[in-house]
This record gives sequence, C-alpha cells and structure tokens, in this order.
Amino acid sequence: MAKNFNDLFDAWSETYDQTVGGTDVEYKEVFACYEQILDEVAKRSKGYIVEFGVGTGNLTEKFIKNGFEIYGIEPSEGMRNRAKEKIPNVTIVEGDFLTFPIPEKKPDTIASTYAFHHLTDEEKRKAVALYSEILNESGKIVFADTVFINEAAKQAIIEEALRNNYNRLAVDLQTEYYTTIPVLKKIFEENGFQVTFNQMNTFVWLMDAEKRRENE
Ligand SMILES: C[S@@+](CC[C@H](N)C(=O)[O-])C[C@H]1O[C@@H](n2cnc3c(N)ncnc32)[C@H](O)[C@@H]1O
Repeated sequence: MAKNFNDLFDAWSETYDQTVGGTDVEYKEVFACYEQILDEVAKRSKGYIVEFGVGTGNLTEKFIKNGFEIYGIEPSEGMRNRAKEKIPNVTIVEGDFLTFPIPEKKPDTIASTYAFHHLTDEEKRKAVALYSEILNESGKIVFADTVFINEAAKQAIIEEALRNNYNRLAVDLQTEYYTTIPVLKKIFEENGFQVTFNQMNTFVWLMDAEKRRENE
C-alpha cells in the first residue's frame, strides 16, 4: 500500500475547494487554470471511468455532467464525505492507486487529477502495470499532475519557492514524489502505452496514454 496522506487530506477537505479557487498564494500557480485542466481530462476520457483520488469530487462532477458512469476511489474519509455531499448518487469507495476494490466492469478510462505524485516512481510503475491489465483492450489513462521536464527544472522551481518564502510549497515539492517526464514516459511505454504530455500551467502536465494494440 502507498504512503498514507489521509490526515493531511481529512484536514484539508473543508477548505480544499477554496484553495483550488486560488485563495492560497503559495498554491495559486499550481491550481492556475484548474477548471480548464479538469475539463480537458474529462474531454479526453471515454466510456466507463475509474477515477483515483477524487478529492472533493470536482472532476467527478464534470464526468457526471458529461453523462459518464463513474467508479470513484479515494483514501481520505473527509474527502469522500465532501464528494458525496456534492454528488450523492455516485459510487465512491475507499482505496488508493494500488489497493482498491476492483470494479466489476472493465474500465475504458482510468483518470486522475493532482494525485499520482503520492506514489513513489516504483509504485507508479506497479500502478500502470496493474491498469494495463484491468483496462479494456482499447482503454486509456488520462492523468493531470505536477511533473517536471527534468530534475534541474524541479530544483529551479523549489529554489524559486524558497526565494518567495513559499515554504509549505517548497516542503511539499521536496517530500512528495513529483517526478519527471522521461521517468513517466518510460513507465507508460514499458507497460504498452503510447503517451503524450501537454503542459497546462507552470506545474501541471496532462498525460494521455493509450493502450497500444498487439500489432503496433
Ligand atoms: C490534491 S487532491 C486532488 C483532488 C482532486 N482529484 C482534484 O483534482 O481536485 C489529492 C487527492 O489524492 C488523494 N490521495 C492521496 N494519496 C493517494 C493514493 N495513494 N491513492 C489515491 N488517492 C490518493 C488525497 O486523499 C486527495 O483527495
């Protein structure tokens, strides 16, 4: 099982929607264009969707508005409760990226926003291998998360955060498992996906990974 961040997210659940709206100056740029990022993930998703780390249900709500059937997975009870208040009739179960009740139907899309960095790179590799098995043959993964083009870019952003006295952001970037595009590209390709990366703001990249067919 991945590292447990539940205390942090239970506490944050009450004010999370204000943070994504830009009230926290340290995280303003991380959440810049938040609605557009979620819209783009929703637009690129298809069919029956499994969503990891649903949080307060903002992406889930967009999926529902677009008419999709959703199976949500979220480890924090506080976050699950906020999401259930917002979207009462949606299935949201307790679980994380690696340990979760497998849905009865094979998903067409596995989606997630602002959450995959909670796994170490080794755990990310295990998760993508697992998703390759449980997805439909022509299934896809659509993630948006903070990623860096390389380690030097990551260090430069951490130094800038420290210069701005954004100490919570700097600690977050140093202690969670933010990775680089080459690492993620390798993980997806080794597991039979063809992946594209599109930058959405200074921090967040959209990853769109399609399963390659046998003869490709
Ligand atoms: C920054 S919030 C993002 C919430 C929502 N997806 C959004 O875009 O607003 C990160 C979410 O990931 C969840 N999370 C933390 N560790 C996780 C893990 N190992 N597996 C799945 N979700 C996790 C947290 O509980 C939290 O709800």
